[in-house]
Amino acid sequence: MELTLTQPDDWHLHLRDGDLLKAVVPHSVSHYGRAIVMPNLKPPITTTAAAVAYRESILKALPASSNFTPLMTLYLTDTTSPDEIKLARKTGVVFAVKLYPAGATTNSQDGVTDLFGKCLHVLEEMVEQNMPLLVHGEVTDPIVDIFDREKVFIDTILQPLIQRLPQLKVVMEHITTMDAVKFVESCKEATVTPQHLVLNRNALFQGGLRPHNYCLPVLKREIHRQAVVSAVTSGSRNFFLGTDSAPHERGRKECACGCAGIYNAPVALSLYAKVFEEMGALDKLEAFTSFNGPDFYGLPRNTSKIKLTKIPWKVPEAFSFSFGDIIPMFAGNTLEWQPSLI
Ligand SMILES: NC(=O)N[C@@H](CC(=O)O)C(=O)O
Ligand SMILES: [Zn+2]
Ligand SMILES: [Zn+2]
Repeated sequence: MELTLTQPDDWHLHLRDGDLLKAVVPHSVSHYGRAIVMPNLKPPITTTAAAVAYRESILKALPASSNFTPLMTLYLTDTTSPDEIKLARKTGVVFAVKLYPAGATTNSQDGVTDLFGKCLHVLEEMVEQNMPLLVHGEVTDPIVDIFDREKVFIDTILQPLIQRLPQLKVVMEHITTMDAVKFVESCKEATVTPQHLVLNRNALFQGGLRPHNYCLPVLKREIHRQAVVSAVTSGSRNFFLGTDSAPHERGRKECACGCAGIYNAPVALSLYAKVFEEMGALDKLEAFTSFNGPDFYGLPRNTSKIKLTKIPWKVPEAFSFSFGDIIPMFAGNTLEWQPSLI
């Protein structure tokens, strides 16, 4: 069996920098035409000038024949100015601004401490410039149970935000709960990762602690997974592909306090296809992978194609580099649906 799709884009991707960038970029480039590149480097990409420089270093790291287009983002802080948004829009290389609540996830320590208190003027300017806000939607209050952090974020931050600025374009990134599905269906957009479609929280503890299944927002109960699967396979245009592929060197995952992030770039398309196939919804796959994202961002759909062939293939146990190993999601497992660019 074979499927031909318009080439997909990845609307949520961590490419990192330096050696890690060089190591992982070929995996994304071999499947996707464009990607929204996350700005949570150390130090974070908080200015247009930094985004332009980061874009140059990504372009330099691309394989020679690649047409891959990185779409850059700015990391919102308490001190981001409305002028920075104007500048970002003017240069044409910045496509969104990313909200990390301070302390919510990997490299979020410089993120926002008080969205309504510190960022309202910037958000108003984003409405003016039609600049989307991409949201890591979890509260950081340690008193809130980690499995409830997405729902509490919707109730206490997102709902008030859209009431105050209904025209602001908002993408709720990597959604994990039925609460997020309801919110998105009522008014906004979301990206969905492969892990939140195929795994529930049992995968964190299967036979022992599984650091390579640990990401944020953390995997949830099966009923939530099912709600997210139903939403994306329903054909709704509010949901689009965003892998959240987030590589960390093996030692930073397999240790006493392991980093959050799943490296899924090599397996994501196979897993999305599996989910749509299992739901009898392969006819809806292409809109999710290749149409809804560019339509939301006001960009043309890709013109080249990708082929997905239903033959078993084995995911490598590890990818090894001079600086160490990166362990992919489902390392050593056999998957079906093998992607190849036409
Ligand atoms: N998803 C993750 O668990 N980690 C991401 C950050 C993020 O997207 O929250 C990372 O940069 O490693
Ligand atoms: Zn995130
Ligand atoms: Zn991410």
